[in-house]
Amino acid sequence: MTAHPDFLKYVDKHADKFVQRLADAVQIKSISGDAAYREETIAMGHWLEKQLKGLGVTTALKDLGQQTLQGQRLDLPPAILGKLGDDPKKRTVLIYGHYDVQPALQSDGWATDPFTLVEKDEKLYGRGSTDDKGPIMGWLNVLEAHQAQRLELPVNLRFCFEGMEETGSEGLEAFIEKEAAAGEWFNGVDCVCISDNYWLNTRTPALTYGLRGIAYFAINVSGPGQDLHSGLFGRMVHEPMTDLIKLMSKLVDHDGQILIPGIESMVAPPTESEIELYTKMDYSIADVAEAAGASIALSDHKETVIMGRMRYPSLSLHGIQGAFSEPGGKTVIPSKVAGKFSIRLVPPQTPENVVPLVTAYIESEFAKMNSKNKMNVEHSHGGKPWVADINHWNFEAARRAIEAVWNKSPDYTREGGSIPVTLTFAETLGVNVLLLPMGRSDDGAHSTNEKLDLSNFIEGTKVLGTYLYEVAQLAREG
Ligand SMILES: C[C@H](N)C(=O)N[C@@H](Cc1c[nH]cn1)C(=O)O
Ligand SMILES: [Zn+2]
Ligand SMILES: [Zn+2]
Repeated sequence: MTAHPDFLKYVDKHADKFVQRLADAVQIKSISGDAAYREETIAMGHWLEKQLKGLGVTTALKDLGQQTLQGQRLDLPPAILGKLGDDPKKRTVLIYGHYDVQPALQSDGWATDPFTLVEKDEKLYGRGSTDDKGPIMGWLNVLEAHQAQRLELPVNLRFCFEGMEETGSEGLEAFIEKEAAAGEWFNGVDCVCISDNYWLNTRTPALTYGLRGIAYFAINVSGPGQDLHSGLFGRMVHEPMTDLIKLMSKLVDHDGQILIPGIESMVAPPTESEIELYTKMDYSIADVAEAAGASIALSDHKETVIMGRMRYPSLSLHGIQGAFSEPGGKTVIPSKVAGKFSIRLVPPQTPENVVPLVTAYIESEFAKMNSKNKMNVEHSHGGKPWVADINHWNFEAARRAIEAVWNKSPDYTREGGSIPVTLTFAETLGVNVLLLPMGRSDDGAHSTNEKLDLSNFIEGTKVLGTYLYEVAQLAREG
């Protein structure tokens, strides 16, 4: 069943209005990882709930409890649940998205204010444009096109939007398990669709059937009672930063090999037929350069590079809290530093089997240093990897939708990023979960000048709507 032609026409005709809706969403600084923006993150949740209500969705704001962040006790942003349609003859699709974003400062290198959506050369620049406000607005656009023209939706819809995804989805897993057991909002869900990742390149739409998990860590090193003058104390005392840098340098090699014993060896080598899948992908080393903004791929071998993202674990060093990082030269010995890093996990790795290996290794390396500083390893958040069955009708519906809108077959990809709730939905509801990305590989999610191409927003909205029609059609086909 192709999408209703009036739905598709409405999307083209109202593109400007849809862009304005995205601009309104981007303007709200819903940075979940910064206590200073917690009120705005919660305000974003309320804004989104109001939008859904206006589009005929029955909604509820669900309290997820509290957290301690930057020394403050804070309310967690609410989960938003929604329900539209209860026709037993129709399939029920659950849509997930997150309304929080990563931090962004213009001084990080943005060409324009990150929280003002700017349209330039058919691209929409702004924090959250692709991750994940654009895709959420895409769903709202689908609802509006149907409501405004009194078109019947082909499926029942359920929504679950959260405001903590960028900092580990705190409180969400337990909440979903509780709601699923209560049998109200998630009752009768037949499949889940998540639009929160990206095409593999800038040309070919993708369908994603795997995600890496994540284990996030901080190595805390402290010693002096306060910051010290390096002229007065240099070479007299154990320096926390020196210990930390040494520890961090022992985690990963320059070629990406993880140096923590037992981590790499957990993963089975790829089979010949699996490597063939990567060979067939519409991907090249030039695509890495385009998305990364420089020719810095770890290898010239396409399969090696793509496997580095899709089927091997990776360890990235993110930053050092407490270190001097301003312009100019300050001759300080910082008294307390925290080195942040994370490991992206692939099956059979889980935070449960990886965290003890990481902790024991760092503790033993620190012991070898005979430092009088104090060190501890903190595991802040994590999520398991996920792989889905692409032969399911949920993937088939999305494939047909992509072919109808983009006139192209999708790439089937595994994503290097993490969306821990994916596995929670798959395991708790026992249904197939599909990742249907809207944006392209060069969107710069989490980075400066994040953007969503206008065509991805508008055609992407059509894909989301068409997918619902294809889900209905496949139900009829049995
Ligand atoms: C893929 C998704 N859009 C995303 O960016 N997820 C984040 C989740 C996360 C985990 N810890 C902090 N953020 C990611 O993969 O980094
Ligand atoms: Zn996201
Ligand atoms: Zn993100």
